[in-house]
Amino acid sequence: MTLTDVAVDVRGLRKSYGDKHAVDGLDLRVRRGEVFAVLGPNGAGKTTTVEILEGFRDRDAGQVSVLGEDPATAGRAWRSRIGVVMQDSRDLSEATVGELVRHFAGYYPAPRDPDEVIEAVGLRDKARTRCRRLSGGQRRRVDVALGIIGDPELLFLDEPTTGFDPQARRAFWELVAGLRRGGTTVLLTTHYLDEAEQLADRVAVVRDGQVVALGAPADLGGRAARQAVVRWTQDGTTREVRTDHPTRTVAELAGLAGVAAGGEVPGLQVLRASLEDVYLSLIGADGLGGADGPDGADGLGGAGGVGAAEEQGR
Ligand SMILES: Nc1ncnc2c1ncn2[C@@H]1O[C@H](COP(=O)(O)OP(=O)(O)OP(=O)(O)O)[C@@H](O)[C@H]1O
Repeated sequence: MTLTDVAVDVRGLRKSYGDKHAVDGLDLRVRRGEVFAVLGPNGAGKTTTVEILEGFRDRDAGQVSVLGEDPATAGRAWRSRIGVVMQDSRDLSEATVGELVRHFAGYYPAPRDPDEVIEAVGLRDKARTRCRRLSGGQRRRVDVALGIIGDPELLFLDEPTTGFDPQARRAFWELVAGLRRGGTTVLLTTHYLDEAEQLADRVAVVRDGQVVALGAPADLGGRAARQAVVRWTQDGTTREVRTDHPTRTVAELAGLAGVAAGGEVPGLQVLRASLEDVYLSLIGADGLGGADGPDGADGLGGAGGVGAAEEQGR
């Protein structure tokens, strides 16, 4: 990765509040054009990190570069190149959606078309509604509209879909996918694993102010390489095999069941660790001792409730 490919570069970031080490030596690199998700439990240090990157909080130590500048000292020109959707909604006063979005457009040198932005966040029907009369989820969409009105190169989204109904979340995911296709870099924090899985090119899991895992959602914590569990029913009991070669196992079972002759393997399932299994083991919330354990991201414990699957019935 050359320097021009890097949108955000963070080395050894530290921030304490009193004796609480909220960010404790965090390293992060976001490539230009990618959607990068930061996942972590409450209090892991996500918002503190993101607000330092946005230039809204001071840091105690570490190097930070955002679009080639240090947010602690960067000026207005830099700020117009980033978009920010903070965790807490802004105070939206008496203005209508349309007035507010047009007003914010005036702060940027090359804003997007306000009507297009209102349409993109799904608020066309509400353009003439006063913001204070909107629902929580609709206000959040106004936040997103204000985050993208300046046509940013880099967009920060701190838990953007909290309070959205499922339909609004889907629409928002489409919006982010569209921004990505247009070349916008997106750094988002989320508690929703499906959101990270759906949107992110790469995911960083943060725990106690440090990155404990980094990778594409499908590979996180070695997920792609993990063993699968093949489960089926035989003689009225559930059988399970943990294997690197589930296809071979299924083929063998199929042979036994005489699939060629139209037989079926009763209750056949192939289970793999979900992103949630991996995530919970990484943050130590799976009861297995977490990332510090010898078998850190063991994970399959949660795959459909298989538990400690052992080779049986063979
Ligand atoms: N202004 C502050 N003063 C004192 N402590 C703070 C302040 N902001 C955050 N903290 C503490 O720092 C730690 C990290 O908080 P932060 O908000 O960065 O976490 P987070 O990962 O964003 O959590 P959440 O998912 O709940 O938003 C927490 O223990 C929090 O209580």
